[in-house]
Amino acid sequence: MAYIQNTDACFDRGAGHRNDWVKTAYSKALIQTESIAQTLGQLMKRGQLPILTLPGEEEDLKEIEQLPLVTGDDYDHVVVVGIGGSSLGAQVLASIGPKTHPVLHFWDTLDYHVMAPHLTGNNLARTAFLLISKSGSTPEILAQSLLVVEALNKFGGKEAVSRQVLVICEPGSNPLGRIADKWGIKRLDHNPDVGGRYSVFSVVGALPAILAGIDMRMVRRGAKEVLDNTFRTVDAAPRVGAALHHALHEIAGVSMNVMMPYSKQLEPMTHWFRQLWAESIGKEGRGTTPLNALGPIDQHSQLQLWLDGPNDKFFTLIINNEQDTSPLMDVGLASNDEALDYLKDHHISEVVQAEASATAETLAMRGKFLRRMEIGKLDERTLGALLMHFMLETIFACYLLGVNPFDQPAVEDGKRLTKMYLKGKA
Ligand SMILES: O=P(O)(O)OC[C@H]1O[C@H](O)[C@H](O)[C@@H](O)[C@@H]1O
Repeated sequence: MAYIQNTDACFDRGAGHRNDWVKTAYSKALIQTESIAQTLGQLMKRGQLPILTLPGEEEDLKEIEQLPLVTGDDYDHVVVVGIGGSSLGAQVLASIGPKTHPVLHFWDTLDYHVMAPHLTGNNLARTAFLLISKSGSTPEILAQSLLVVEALNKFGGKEAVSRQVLVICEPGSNPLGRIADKWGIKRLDHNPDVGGRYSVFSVVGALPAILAGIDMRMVRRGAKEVLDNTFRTVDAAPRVGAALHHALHEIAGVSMNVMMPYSKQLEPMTHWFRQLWAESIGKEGRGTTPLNALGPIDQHSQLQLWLDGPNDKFFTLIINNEQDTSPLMDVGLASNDEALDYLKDHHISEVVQAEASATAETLAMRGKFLRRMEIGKLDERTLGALLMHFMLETIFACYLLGVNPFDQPAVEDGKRLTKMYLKGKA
């Protein structure tokens, strides 16, 4: 497996803690994951869960790889216009992409000062735009798409619009699709059965990732290893994680789910996971709140509360054990100051790893609920494995709680009101 999960600290929290309660509740939840796995397996067999069959496919990748945007060298910049599930997964994959040309930009903001540099000036001729919206009706994306079409039309007419823009949305009629049809923009289909926040392995994540130089086959391979293992083994990591989280929520008052990688490259994953978890589990008055953090930065920000505040959190520390290529630290540069001796002859990654282990131990010593996820190398296979892990863990956790992991009914009200405000009818 591309990562190792260690949950020992949740079960052995020292004298004075109700370790046996945790163990009993956890074992019960873990047994329940068996019937959930069976249900998911049946849905997969009936082709009703493409998010879980995608990792085993390849044909769609071949099509993506043949797109002129991928094969050509026409652009210095590619702007990915999408929000939520139509952007966050791609950002996770692109974060480890080795390619620096074309430069990828993610417009998951409506701040005009972020967008303006791409819409005006000399860059426009060498900038492609990838407009992504599953529904094709998200107000933010439609507003941005209109700006893109306007800028390109001014610069090179319909020909520039159809050449420099690509749309990903559901097939059939929807507002973004209609813009594409009107301007002769190529449309790629977003599978209607793949929910946005679960779409990272589909074209939505794959196209930007391939532009960033990511090997999507390896991403899917890592994902498939986790997937297959989860259906084969009761104590597979995603099932253990979901059962443990559920048990802690039920009997130990855990109400927050903290993800803290010790790797800047994994920071986008905390944002991706925040949406995945929040929209999947927060329903009908139930759910736990995702909290994203980054090590070691948040040791100097949130750690005090975590150690000394309420014991209401489940911590996931993701530790990258890879050694970087930084030079060994030369403490002689600081006039042989003894206070720096502990840094002597270490790489910078060793400092980070030491801090991660120290945080894990400090949390455990205080009786906090903590798991460690250790990776040996942050590459495509590992990233695919982690993404699949957290997708499955989320799905299992939702079923354990009795909520539907795949819908998000409550947010629709806000979208409806936004449109009414803009029409002046609210
Ligand atoms: O891809 P789109 O249809 O534009 O949706 C983008 C986002 O919109 C909403 O906020 C949904 O709650 C999200 O789940 C979704 O990812």
